[in-house]
Amino acid sequence: MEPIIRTENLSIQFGGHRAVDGVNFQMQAKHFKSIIGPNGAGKTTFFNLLSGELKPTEGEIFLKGESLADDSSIERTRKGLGRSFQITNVFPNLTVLENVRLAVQSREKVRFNFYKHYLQYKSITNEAVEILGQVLLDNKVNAVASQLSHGEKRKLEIAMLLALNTEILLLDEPTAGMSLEEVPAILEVIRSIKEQGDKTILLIEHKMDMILDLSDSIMVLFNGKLLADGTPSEIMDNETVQNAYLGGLYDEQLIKP
Ligand SMILES: Nc1ncnc2c1ncn2[C@@H]1O[C@H](COP(=O)(O)OP(=O)(O)OP(=O)(O)O)[C@@H](O)[C@H]1O
Repeated sequence: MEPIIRTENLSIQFGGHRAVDGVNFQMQAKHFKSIIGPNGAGKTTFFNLLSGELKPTEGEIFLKGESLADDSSIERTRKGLGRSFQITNVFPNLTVLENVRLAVQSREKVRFNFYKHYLQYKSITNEAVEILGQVLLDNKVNAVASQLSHGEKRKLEIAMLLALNTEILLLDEPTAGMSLEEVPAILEVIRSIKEQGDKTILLIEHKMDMILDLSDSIMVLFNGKLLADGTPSEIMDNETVQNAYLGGLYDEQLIKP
């Protein structure tokens, strides 16, 4: 079966440093893959290449067999490759609901016109409310975005990504900067998206327990290179991965030996 997304020799060079170096990767539709690797391994740069924020020095990305070389970030989103909004894309003075409604609206390209689009406007609101339920923000619908806790802001980012309704979701460290108490809620949100079964999800995370809980497969980046790609147990048992990365994690006590 044709992978939904694949890369061929994907590389980018910053000065003398190859941050992503000849990566050949592929994913089948509806698969859940996590990307791990030490700080500076190239994970976020790899996402930036997939989403179109960076152009590769070499190599290509194919979505359903079609090269994305000439497509901007917006075009890639339109074609089904969605990346979680950073909080900078959120309007801080609008409510949570208004932010998600705008994201749904941007997908639908509907401009609000009270008479003509009343029914459409209502259905957009209903969809936004439903998405907020899915990310466990239904109790914050009318809160102003800037007043949310860090964890709630990350949920809002996921809600805005879901509003775009892309087939592929790129989630870049959704638990970054969260307190330990906030992590289980995000895990639950991501698990519920996975369990709905219609999305292909690529997740960058450092929290190994979360990765092992969610992933169908794990790929390991190290110095920009794809070191390994396999099932969670294959990756955990992989000696090269142990030496290059997991050993360091044990030291940091991020996972239990
Ligand atoms: N725009 C840029 N210009 C120059 N160097 C860059 C740029 N973006 C990333 N790099 C370098 O590329 C390397 C990979 O960075 P990247 O942020 O992708 O790593 P990462 O695996 O996501 O790390 P972390 O886990 O800390 O987020 C780093 O050495 C970084 O300094």
